[in-house]
Parts: sequence; C-alpha cells; structure tokens
Amino acid sequence: MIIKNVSLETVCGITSKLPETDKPEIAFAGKSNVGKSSLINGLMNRKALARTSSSPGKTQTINFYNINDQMYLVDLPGYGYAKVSKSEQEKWGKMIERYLHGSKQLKAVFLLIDIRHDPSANDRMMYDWINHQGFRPIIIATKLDKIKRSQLQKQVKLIRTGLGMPAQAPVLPYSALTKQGREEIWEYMEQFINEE
Ligand SMILES: Nc1nc2c(ncn2[C@@H]2O[C@H](COP(=O)(O)OP(=O)(O)OP(=O)(O)O)[C@@H](O)[C@H]2O)c(=O)[nH]1
Repeated sequence: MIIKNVSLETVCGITSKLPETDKPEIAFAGKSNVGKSSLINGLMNRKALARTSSSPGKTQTINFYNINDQMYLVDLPGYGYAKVSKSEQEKWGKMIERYLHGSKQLKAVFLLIDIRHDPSANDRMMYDWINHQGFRPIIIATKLDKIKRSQLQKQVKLIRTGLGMPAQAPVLPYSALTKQGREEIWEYMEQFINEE
C-alpha cells in the first residue's frame, strides 16, 4: 500500500467506548517492549507517530491509526509488564477481549514475538486466546537485526514449537532498524483487507 496520509484517530483508555469504524481493522498484540510501536511506525512510514520507548509498559491505550481513509491499524496495549498491577492487567485483558469480540471490522490479529526469545507463558496465553476469539494469529518475529542470519531458522522453529503453531502458519521476521520484512507484512495485511 502506498501511504498517503496517516493519523492517530482514536485513543481508548480503559473505560472508553470502543469506536465503531466503517473500514477494515488490523490489530497488533504483543508483550510490552516487543517492538510494537516501532513496527507500527515502520508500517506507516512514520518515525514517531506511535510512541516508542525504552521504558516498557507505556502503551496502556488502544490506539486506532487511520491509513489513507482506507483502513485502521489498531495498537493494543502491551501485556506482561511487571510494574502494571495484576488488577490493572486484568482490566486490560477484559478490554482487549471486548475489542476482539465486539469489533465488526477486525480482519486479522498480528501477534509480535521477540525473535531472540522463547515465547513466554503470556505469549502462549495470548496466542491461544486470539485463536479462541476466532482469529488465526499471524506471528511477527521482531528485532530480526539482533540475531545472526544463521540463527534465523532455529529461532523461527523455537517460536513455532513454543506456541504450538500449525505447520503452514506463517512467522514473519521484521526489523524496525532495517525495515526488512515490511513488504511481506503489508502483503499479508492487504490480503485480509481485500477479503470479503
Ligand atoms: N534493534 C532493534 N531494536 C528494536 C526493534 N524494534 C524495537 N526496538 C527497540 O525496542 C524498544 C521497545 O520498542 P517499542 O517499539 O517501544 O516497543 P513496544 O512494544 O511498543 O513497547 P510498549 O510501549 O512497552 O508496549 C525500543 O528501545 C526500540 O528502539 C528492532 O527491530 N530492532
């Protein structure tokens, strides 16, 4: 997709009413600090519209980015950040559930996993949960530039096994530094957007 204009259209806090948009939505989930804001900025060709930070746990809102008045990228709050209280995390869990369950326009959910690490218990829970909500999560393995090329297959396999993924399901590696993988992710997103 050629990005002509993007804007942060809606920011939802924990008690906000979720918007009912009339354009396809693609959502992004992942644990705090996995590189979600960096990915969303990269997909939008923007340096810093989505907040990036080295202090994790900042994104405690659901953000709707309008792309070309054609679709929305939906940034879900990062999970698993220890400094956010259990009760707060539970509230967010319910809010995300409300969104996944309630959105009429949600076409796909991408789940981000750091390519260097085994998926955590929280990652597995999120993966199962997205499945349970009726979506097939597409995995994006972030921070590709942090591993050697020779480690790629091994790390992808760790992610597959760790999440219990079916053989054909894709794992899309991405680096926010080099933008490697950006086109493949857009190709996937466009398939979902064009699907009826
Ligand atoms: N080397 C490298 N660093 C990355 C990459 N993606 C993100 N980072 C860094 O990882 C840190 C976290 O990135 P963010 O994009 O803020 O992560 P987030 O998932 O939005 O984090 P939360 O706000 O906690 O939800 C930042 O210091 C980024 O610069 C990547 O592909 N390569």
